Amino acid sequence: MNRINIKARAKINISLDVLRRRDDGYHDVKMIMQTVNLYDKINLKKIKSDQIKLQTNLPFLPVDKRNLVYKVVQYIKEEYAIETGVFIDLFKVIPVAAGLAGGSSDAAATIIAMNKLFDLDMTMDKMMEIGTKFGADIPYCLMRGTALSEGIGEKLTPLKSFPKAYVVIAKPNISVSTAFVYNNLDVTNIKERPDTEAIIQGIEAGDLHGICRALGNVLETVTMKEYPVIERIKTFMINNGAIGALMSGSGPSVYGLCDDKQKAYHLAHQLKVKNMAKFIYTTTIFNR
Ligand SMILES: C[C@](O)(CO)[C@H](O)COP(=O)(O)OP(=O)(O)OC[C@H]1O[C@@H](n2ccc(N)nc2=O)[C@H](O)[C@@H]1O
Ligand SMILES: Nc1ncnc2c1ncn2[C@@H]1O[C@H](COP(=O)(O)OP(=O)(O)OP(=O)(O)O)[C@@H](O)[C@H]1O
Repeated sequence: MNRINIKARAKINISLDVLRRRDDGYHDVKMIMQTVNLYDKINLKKIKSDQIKLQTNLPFLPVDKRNLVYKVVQYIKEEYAIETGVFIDLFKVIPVAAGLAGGSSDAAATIIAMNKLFDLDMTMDKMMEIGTKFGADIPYCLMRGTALSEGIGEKLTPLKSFPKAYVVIAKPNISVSTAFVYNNLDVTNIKERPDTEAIIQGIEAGDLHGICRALGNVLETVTMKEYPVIERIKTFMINNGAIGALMSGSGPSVYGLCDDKQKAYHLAHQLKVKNMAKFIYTTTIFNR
C-alpha cells in the first residue's frame, strides 16, 4: 500500500462533568461522547525522501511539529524505525479550537492510517496508548461512536448506539483555549451537574427526548461568562426547533438536536438569517 485516504470525524459532548483536579493539573472527567458526520479528510502517501511533509487548506494552521498530525507521524516513524517519508494532505472542515476535537480526531485518524500504510499490526490498545501521549480526547477519537469517557479521557466504555437525530452545530467567531476553561473552573463549587445516568438510560431506551432533558456541561459556566453569545445561541436553538442544545467540550461550539431533518434545516437557516454564528452545519449522528 502506497497511499491511504481517511476521514477524521468531529465529536460532540452529550454530557461533560468534571469530578476533580489532579496533582498533574489535568482533571478527572465523566463525559458522554458522540461522533458526528462532520469530518476532515486526510490523505497519506509514502514518499522516497525520508521527510514528513504536511499541507493543509487552512493557511493559519501550523504544518510543522505544532500540528498534531505531524507529531503522531513523527512519533510512529521513530518508534517503528520507519525510514520511508510521508506526505500528508489535511483538508480541514471541522472548525479549529471549537470544542469539536478536530485536532484530536485528525491525530486519531492519522494513527490508524499509519498503522495500515506501514502494516504495523498495532492493536487498538497500542494505538490508544500512543494517542493518550498527544491529547486526552484522542483515545475516544480512535474508538468513535457513543461512549462514556472517564479518567482524563482515556478510560472508555462503549455505549449502545445513539438514537437517530439531526445535529445542528453553530460555532461563533471566537476561539477558546481548553486549558483556560479547565483552569478557570472552580471544581469545589459546581452548582449543576449533568445527569449522566439518565442520559445512559435514555441511550439504552433510544429515547431522544429523555436524553435531551438530561444534557449538561459543567464547562459552560466558564466559557459562557466570557462569551454570552453561547447562551444566546443555545436559547435560540431551543426556541427554533431543537429538542435540546448544549455547548460541546470547552466551547465555543453549540449544538442542537432535532428529531426531524426539515426542522434541522429550518433551524440552521434561521441561525444563518439571524447571523448567530460564523460556522453553521447540519449533520447526523455517526455510529460505529
Ligand atoms: C474538553 C474536552 O474536549 C471534552 O471532550 C476534553 O476534555 C479536552 O481534551 P483535549 O483537547 O484532547 O485536551 P488536551 O489537549 O489533552 O489538554 C489541553 C488542556 O486541557 C486541560 N485538560 C484536558 C483534559 C482533562 N481531562 N483535564 C484537563 O485539565 C489541561 O489544562 C490541558 O493542558
Ligand atoms: N490537525 C489540527 N487541526 C486543528 N488544530 C490543530 C491541529 N494540530 C494542532 N492544532 C492546534 O490545536 C489547537 C486546538 O485545536 P482543535 O481544533 O483540536 O481544538 P478543539 O476542537 O477545541 O479540541 P477539543 O475539543 O479536543 O478541546 C489549535 O490552536 C491548533 O492550532
